[in-house]
Amino acid sequence: MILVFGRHGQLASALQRLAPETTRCLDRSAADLEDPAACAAAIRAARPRAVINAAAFTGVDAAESAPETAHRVNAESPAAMARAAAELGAPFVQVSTDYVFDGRGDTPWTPAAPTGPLGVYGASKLAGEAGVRAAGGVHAILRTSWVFSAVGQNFVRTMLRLGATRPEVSVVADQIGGPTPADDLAAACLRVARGLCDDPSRTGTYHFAGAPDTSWAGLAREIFAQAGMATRVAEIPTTAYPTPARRPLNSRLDCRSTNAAFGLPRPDWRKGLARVLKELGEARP
Ligand SMILES: NC(=O)C1=CN([C@@H]2O[C@H](COP(=O)(O)OP(=O)(O)OC[C@H]3O[C@@H](n4cnc5c(N)ncnc54)[C@H](OP(=O)(O)O)[C@@H]3O)[C@@H](O)[C@H]2O)C=CC1
Ligand SMILES: Cc1cn([C@H]2C[C@H](O)[C@@H](COP(=O)(O)OP(=O)(O)O[C@H]3O[C@@H](C)C(=O)[C@@H](O)[C@H]3O)O2)c(=O)[nH]c1=O
Repeated sequence: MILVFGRHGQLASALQRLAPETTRCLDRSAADLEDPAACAAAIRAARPRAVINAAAFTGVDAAESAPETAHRVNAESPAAMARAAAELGAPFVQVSTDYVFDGRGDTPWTPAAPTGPLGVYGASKLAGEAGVRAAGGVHAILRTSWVFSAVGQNFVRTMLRLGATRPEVSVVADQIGGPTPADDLAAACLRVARGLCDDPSRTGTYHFAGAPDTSWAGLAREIFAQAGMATRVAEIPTTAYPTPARRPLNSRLDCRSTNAAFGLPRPDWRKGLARVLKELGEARP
């Protein structure tokens, strides 16, 4: 059995849907990531074959005014969980983010590239990565970006909501990255977890993001096109859309080592978007 932290989020829901018989998802009432000791105890009690941490404090702007909670959830608990998994010899998959990078330049970030988070969320996720590595067990840190699905909070659902009531939406065009369908990410997490069970020497840091890279404005345009909506997208610079947390301009992730190690090519996010719109009943007939 693969133990999954998270139950109702985008990734956890997709894992549950993809592998209902081999995964056991823990919701907040079963394991609260504000309580690192309780999370470690949940692993010791379950004695899983592998662990995937799909739970996190993902409110990028909210984290700016809740740094302690973000740190406990995104750093302390993953570290405690990774130590418990290491004691059992169970591989641990920690999902991380493009927001660990500072966004300079336009070269895709390799897993070994220097980090430099711009906000509390990114810093807390980076501390979580360090805690997982320090636990010393078999693990993968899988960084992804711009995750979307038919459930939960994400940019696709936000655009569909805004586009339904406005003729035009203003969207930043100078932040570039790879939108990632949650179902493709779930499949990747499972493959990585099983791959680590087969060959623990694959322990390390990896990137997995949808292709091709685009801007948030480019993603918005494709959402409206595929949904058959007439909503226009006005391209704006990041400076014209102030938010509590700064976000990286360059979120491009170099995913080649993930394909080499686990046979996981970058998925086409436009196909994932079509699946999500179909599920939401928004697809063009
Ligand atoms: N969303 C994105 O665009 C990206 C996400 N990631 C990373 O991917 C992973 C999955 O993200 P995603 O599925 O999108 O996230 P969601 O925001 O959809 O879900 C987050 C999950 O974490 C759970 N959670 C939050 N706080 C706690 C807590 N204190 N105790 C227990 N559970 C908690 C939530 O539970 P509940 O349902 O009860 O609220 C929810 O199931 C995370 O590690 C995230 O950092 C990386 C890059 C991009
Ligand atoms: C709603 C909206 C957002 N934007 C901008 C703001 C921001 O720069 C960008 C993305 O907006 P959001 O706040 O929806 O996305 P955000 O919460 O920043 O998404 C991030 O979530 C975390 C969890 C991650 O790990 C990242 O990979 C990334 O997916 O789009 C517009 O320009 N116009 C709009 O109408």
